[in-house]
Amino acid sequence: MQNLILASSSPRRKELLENLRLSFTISSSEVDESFDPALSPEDIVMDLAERKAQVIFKENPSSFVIGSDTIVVADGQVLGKPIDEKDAIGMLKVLSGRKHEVYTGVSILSPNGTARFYERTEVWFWELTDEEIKSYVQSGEPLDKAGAYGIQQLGSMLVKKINGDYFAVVGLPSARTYRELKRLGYQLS
Ligand SMILES: Cc1cn([C@H]2C[C@H](O)[C@@H](COP(=O)(O)OP(=O)(O)OP(=O)(O)O)O2)c(=O)[nH]c1=O
Repeated sequence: MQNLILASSSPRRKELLENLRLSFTISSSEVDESFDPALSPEDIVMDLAERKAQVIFKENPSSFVIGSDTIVVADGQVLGKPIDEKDAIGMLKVLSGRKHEVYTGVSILSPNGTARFYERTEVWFWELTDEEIKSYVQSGEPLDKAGAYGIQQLGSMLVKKINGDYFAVVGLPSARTYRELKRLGYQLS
């Protein structure tokens, strides 16, 4: 019996994997999420996704383990999760009225080999007033999310259009993940 483990504490990633009707368990551990800002965005998300998957794979070498990481990049500036409300306000001001990119890296480790890939999605925000930013931050939604917004919830009101994989913005490029699991020989029901 093949075992699938999602190496993540993100409720969004859990939901996206559940959509694929796969049975899996969740096991996440504290991974140091600091990164070298000189790295390219794709290297940052791939490196972090790999670190998250490695920790769990080391303990479960006969399982298929999925690690993932998401960052927002605006004009070369990397935005992770805000540290507090003030930081969230600053990030949303940067994103207001312009385009940014969301990078999500995925690392799948398994006894049959590995799959590593990332998705880059372009997102355009409406111009936001200070009042709109303040009230959105007060909703509490931005604090555990890269770039200080969640496209799938109240943050949907900030978004004008996107180009690329919507699900990668939410935290996991699910279709590609499904395909890579299949390629690695994971038995999909
Ligand atoms: C841009 C964006 C990010 N996010 C979330 C996805 C991720 O959960 C989070 C980015 O932080 P991550 O560090 O990628 O993930 P995490 O800390 O939540 O979970 P783990 O490391 O245990 O896997 O931001 C949204 O939910 N919606 C969005 O629109």
